[in-house]
Amino acid sequence: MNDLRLFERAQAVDETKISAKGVNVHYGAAHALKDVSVEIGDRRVTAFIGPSGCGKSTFLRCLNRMNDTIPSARVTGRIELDGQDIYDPRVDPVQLRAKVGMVFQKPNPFPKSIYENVAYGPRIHGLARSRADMDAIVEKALRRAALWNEAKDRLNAPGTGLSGGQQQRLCIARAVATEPEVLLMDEPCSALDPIATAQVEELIDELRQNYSVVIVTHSMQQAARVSQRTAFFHLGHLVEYGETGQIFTNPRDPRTESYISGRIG
Ligand SMILES: Nc1ncnc2c1ncn2[C@@H]1O[C@H](COP(=O)(O)OP(=O)(O)OP(=O)(O)O)[C@@H](O)[C@H]1O
Repeated sequence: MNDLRLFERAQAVDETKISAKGVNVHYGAAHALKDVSVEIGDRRVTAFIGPSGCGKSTFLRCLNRMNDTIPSARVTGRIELDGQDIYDPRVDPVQLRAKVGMVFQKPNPFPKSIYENVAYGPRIHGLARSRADMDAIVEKALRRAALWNEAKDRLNAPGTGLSGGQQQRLCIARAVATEPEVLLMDEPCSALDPIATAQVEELIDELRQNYSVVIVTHSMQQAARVSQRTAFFHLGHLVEYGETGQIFTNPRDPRTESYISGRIG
């Protein structure tokens, strides 16, 4: 690769994918997220950390308008994906969620076959013109989620019959099958054993070659292992955001320091 191409690639890595400005979330009268502004980079992993109830999941759900599904939630401020306001009334939340996919804490496969779990999204978004197209999409997604070898001989078996770690990888395959640009992961390893956790972490590292990944995690070790940027939340505020190494070794805010040294949380 010549110097110019390397330079272009370095620039691409630094691009902002999501930009949030002055985001507030209320649940009824409760003010859960307070004036959060952040720029999330493309092709990197961003970790959200902080004590229970500090607003990590609330903010994550703002990024693909999942809070729209909670009647008491009211979101204000501005969130842009590639410079486009995602809360613009002309934006279809279903289309948005195909671009900004989500993996939840508890693996939640549909009560359908492994194949159908992965094919569901591409089918509703009309991504396959033929059965052969769909077969190729399903295979590619299962390979990306590192599940193909374990699943290829049982594609018609129920997804719910897989082990917990396999189910979570199936949910990741389902999320990547629609070719999202951003993948939001809300504590994706909390129900997994250490081996399955290691597999999912390896996968996250691979996914960042193509996607912007945002992960909420309670494990500081996990944040340190998988992310390049870390955001620390406390009582609804985004207290500190920076390079993961800096946040863990040289935090600037005393609240971050207290949290990473185990004094709050
Ligand atoms: N659906 C909801 N309705 C009302 N209040 C909510 C709802 N979801 C979250 N909250 C409140 O908003 C605040 C932030 O919660 P959130 O789940 O975003 O925190 P979190 O940092 O992700 O916590 P945890 O680490 O425990 O998952 C909390 O006070 C919580 O009780």
